[in-house]
This record gives sequence, C-alpha cells and structure tokens, in this order.
Amino acid sequence: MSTHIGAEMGDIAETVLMPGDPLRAKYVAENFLEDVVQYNSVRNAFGYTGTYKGHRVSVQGTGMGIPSISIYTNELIKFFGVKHLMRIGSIGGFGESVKIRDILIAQSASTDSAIIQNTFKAGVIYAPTADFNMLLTAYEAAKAANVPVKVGNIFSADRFYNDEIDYQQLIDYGVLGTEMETAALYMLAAKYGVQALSINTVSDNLTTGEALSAAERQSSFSEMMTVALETAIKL
Ligand SMILES: O=P(O)(O)O[C@H]1O[C@H](CO)[C@@H](O)[C@H]1O
Ligand SMILES: O=c1cc[nH]c(=O)[nH]1
Repeated sequence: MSTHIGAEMGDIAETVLMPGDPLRAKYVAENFLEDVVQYNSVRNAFGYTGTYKGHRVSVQGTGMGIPSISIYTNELIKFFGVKHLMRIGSIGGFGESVKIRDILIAQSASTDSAIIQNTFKAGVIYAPTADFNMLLTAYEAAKAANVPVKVGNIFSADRFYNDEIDYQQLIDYGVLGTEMETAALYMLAAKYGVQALSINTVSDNLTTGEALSAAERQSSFSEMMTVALETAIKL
C-alpha cells in the first residue's frame, strides 16, 4: 500500500496503462480487459488489473498535470514493481498537418515545467525520451491496425490555459502537440531504470480550432487503447 494507491504488492501488473482521466481507466477495464479486479479507488484515481489476450495488464488513472502523474509514477515503480508505464492520453495538435484522431507517439517531450531544473544541476537541460523498444512496438501496432500515427517531440505544458506561451515557435521547431504529463513520466522512468511510452490521441487542434465531440472522442480513443494493449502484450 502506498499513499495514493490502496493496493498490495502483486495486485498490479508489470505493465500499466496510464490515462489522465480515471473514467478512461474504467472504460478500458470494462471494455478491453477480462477477469478485472479494481485495486484502487483512493481519491477516485481508479486502478484495475485484468487480462488482455491472456496477458496481465493494469490501468491506472493519473490525474492531470506533472505533479499528479509524478505521484502515480513514483508509487507504481517504487511500491508495486511496475516495469513498463504507458500513458494513453489526449493531446492538442499543432499545425495543419496534425489531424484530429491522429495518434501521436511521443519520442521526446519538451516542457516548461520546473521539474527539469529542479532535478539537474544548473546548465543541464535534460531531454525526456521514450523507451525505443516500446516506441517501435507501438508504432508497428498502429501500422498493423491501420491507425493514423505520427512520432516526434511533444510539449508537456504546466498550464492548460496559457495565453502567454509562444505556440508558433514550438510548431516552427517541429513539436507535434501539447499535453501535460509525458516529460515527467519519461524523466522518472529513466531515473528508476524502467521503460515508458506516451501514446496520445489528438482531441483538438490549437491551430485550426477543430475539436472532437464526446462521442467521437470515445471511438477514436478506442484505437489508441488497442494500440497500447497490443504493445503491452509484446513487452
Ligand atoms: O486526457 P488526459 O490523459 O487527461 O490528457 C490531457 O487532458 C488533460 C487536460 O484536459 C491533461 O491531463 C492533458 O495531458
Ligand atoms: O493538454 C491538453 C490536452 C488536449 N488538448 C490541449 O489543448 N491540451
């Protein structure tokens, strides 16, 4: 048992899917997993373990933002022995070439969060990076499922509402979209010697103003979950 996860060692699989929204964790458990056991309801950050095609997989809601995902990442690794952490998130796309419903796999994550400066000594700007084996496996799973997928740098923002940031500069430097967790996930996975990947469905586009309806969001997210689960069983 840890401060924010009311489970025992062994209750959580070595591979954990990590949506920000706890209700997305519930949706995955109810629609994609078999023999499901709910192991966490502390703060309504729902966590479940079940099987997918006979392989044990867990899914844990992480909440929004770097402070929140950092709590769950630390506890999953340190208290429950998790080895593969896979964010399944939503993301705002940048530029006209990033389409609604595209899946963006984060090869790396830039950030305006202070976690990098607070971790490394002055002068070092660490680059949080995906595990290559997980990334390659997920990319191949997306291609096999004929799902539109792009791989590259994303931006893990400290603020959802930010009218002071220069999004155009990020676009000019090839950043694909913005969410709020991946940089911390990758940095902490590296710190503890485990593997992490962030897979995100484009729910809206900050350049074009397009956005998915709630119903469209659900079916598009299902494609991401299939990619994530097909990846999980190959690790
Ligand atoms: O849909 P999730 O996984 O929560 O991810 C995105 O959505 C939230 C903001 O609405 C942030 O957590 C952001 O990263
Ligand atoms: O953090 C996020 C997630 C989805 N869309 C955004 O614009 N930002």
